[in-house]
Amino acid sequence: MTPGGRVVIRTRALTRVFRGFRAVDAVDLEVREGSVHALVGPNGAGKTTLFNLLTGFLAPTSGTITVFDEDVTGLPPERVARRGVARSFQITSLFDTLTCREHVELALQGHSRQGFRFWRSEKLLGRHRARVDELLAQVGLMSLADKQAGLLAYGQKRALELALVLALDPPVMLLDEPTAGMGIEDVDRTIELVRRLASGRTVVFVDHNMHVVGSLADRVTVLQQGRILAEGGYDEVRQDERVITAYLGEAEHA
Ligand SMILES: Nc1ncnc2c1ncn2[C@@H]1O[C@H](COP(=O)(O)OP(=O)(O)OP(=O)(O)O)[C@@H](O)[C@H]1O
Repeated sequence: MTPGGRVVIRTRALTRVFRGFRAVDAVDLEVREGSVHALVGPNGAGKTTLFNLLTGFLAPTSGTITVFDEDVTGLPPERVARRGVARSFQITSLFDTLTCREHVELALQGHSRQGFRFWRSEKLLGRHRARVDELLAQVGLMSLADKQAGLLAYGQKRALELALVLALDPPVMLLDEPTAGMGIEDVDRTIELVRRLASGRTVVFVDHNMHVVGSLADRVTVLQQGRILAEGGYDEVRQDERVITAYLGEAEHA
């Protein structure tokens, strides 16, 4: 689908300064409804900082962020999430001794505002069962539903993270390096998975793997030194001289 929809996330002159250093510098970003939008750029370009700003994990030094035309600048993550923007959990937030099923139960309960007062009754746990099964099946973990997260392979843990963000059923899903550290098979499986999950949603993701970006993104924003260097379709930005130079520069310094 070529997204021509309304703007879901808009930033204006978004800036974050760390002790005088402008990690994100006057960024005007527009993410369109229904798009899969990649944020790329060399190391230190400001991708993670921008991602954290968009999800409320960091407050901007200046500039604004709107979600569906509502100002969310400076709101904490849970309030940004309530406006429909949810990010993927990190593996570090998985509990080794809880099973896949229990993780998804927790995410669903948190979302349905029962808070995390979990394990209150069997009845409560059972209530989400059908939805839990559906989510686990969606990410290919149904056969591992009762396995403890600590015993999962790396790619399976990343799939569980996706199930947790899906449990929130967010219209806008932000994925932080969904294929980081994966072998080629897991990468290809994750591409397929994200493609399916993106249907009917807007997805913003950060990834270093250009195969992933080229396979998934219908819009790419290239950052360099906190600023937008180029923006467009994958083929367009890939051939952009400034982008090539930025990446070559990185390779030379590697
Ligand atoms: N909390 C912080 N305090 C000080 N400087 C920071 C902080 N967070 C990020 N920076 C600096 O801001 C710049 C951008 O960092 P950021 O992590 O956003 O880049 P990135 O594009 O995500 O890089 P990478 O691809 O390596 O993850 C870097 O120079 C980094 O050192």
